[in-house]
Amino acid sequence: MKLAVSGLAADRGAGIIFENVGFTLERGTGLVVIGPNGAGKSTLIRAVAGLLRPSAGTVVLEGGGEEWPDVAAACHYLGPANAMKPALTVRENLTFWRDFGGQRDCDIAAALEIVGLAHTAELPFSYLSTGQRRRVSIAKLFLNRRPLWLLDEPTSGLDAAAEARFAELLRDHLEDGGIAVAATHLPLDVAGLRELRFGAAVAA
Ligand SMILES: Nc1ncnc2c1ncn2[C@@H]1O[C@H](COP(=O)(O)OP(=O)(O)OP(=O)(O)O)[C@@H](O)[C@H]1O
Repeated sequence: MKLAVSGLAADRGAGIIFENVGFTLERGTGLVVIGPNGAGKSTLIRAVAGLLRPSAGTVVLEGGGEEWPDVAAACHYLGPANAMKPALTVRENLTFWRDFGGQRDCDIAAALEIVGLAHTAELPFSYLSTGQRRRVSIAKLFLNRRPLWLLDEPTSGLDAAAEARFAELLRDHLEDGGIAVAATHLPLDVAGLRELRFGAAVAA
C-alpha cells in the first residue's frame, strides 16, 4: 500500500496556502509536517484526508485492495480539536466513534487501557484535564483498525510521559505496516520519520 500525493495546492479563500506539495509514503513510513503558525500544516492534513478540496493535485492510496479502496476508507483523521461531547462520558463518546467507524477491532476498555485512562470511562469528558482529553482522542485510533493515520497536533497538551507513550504507539503502527502523516510543533521521538517543512520549501 502506498499514499501518493502529487502537485497538491490549497486555497482557503484569501489566497494560496501552499502549492506543488508532493510526497509518497510506503507501508511502514511516516511524515512529519512542521512549520510556523498559519503555514498550512492543518490545511494539508485536511486536504489529504479529503476534508478540504485541493485547488490542484491528487491524493491517491494505491494497493489498498478491496478492504482499503481509498484514503477515506483507510484513514483515521485526528483533528486538532478532540471532537467529543463534553456532557457525555468517555465511554459514551468512544462508543459513538467506535460505531461511526463501522468495525469493532478493540473494545472501549482496551482502547482506554492503551492510553492509560481505563479509570476515566464513566466520567463526563468535561471532567478530564487537557492532556487526558487528548489521550482519549488518541484512543479512537484503536477502536477501528485503519492503516493510514492523519494526525493534526496529536501530542498537543500531553505531558512528557504521554508524549513518549504516543511515540511508542506511532512506532508500533509503522512497524505493523501502517502509514502516518502528522502535523506537529513538538518533535516526535520516532526514528526514520521523514520531514516536510512548511513556510519555506514545500516538497519532501
Ligand atoms: N476555515 C478557514 N477559512 C479560511 N482560512 C482559513 C481557514 N482555516 C485556516 N485558514 C487559513 O489558512 C492558513 C493556514 O492555516 P492552517 O491552520 O493550515 O495553518 P497551520 O500551519 O496548521 O497553523 P498552526 O501551527 O497555527 O496550527 C492560515 O492563514 C489560516 O488563516
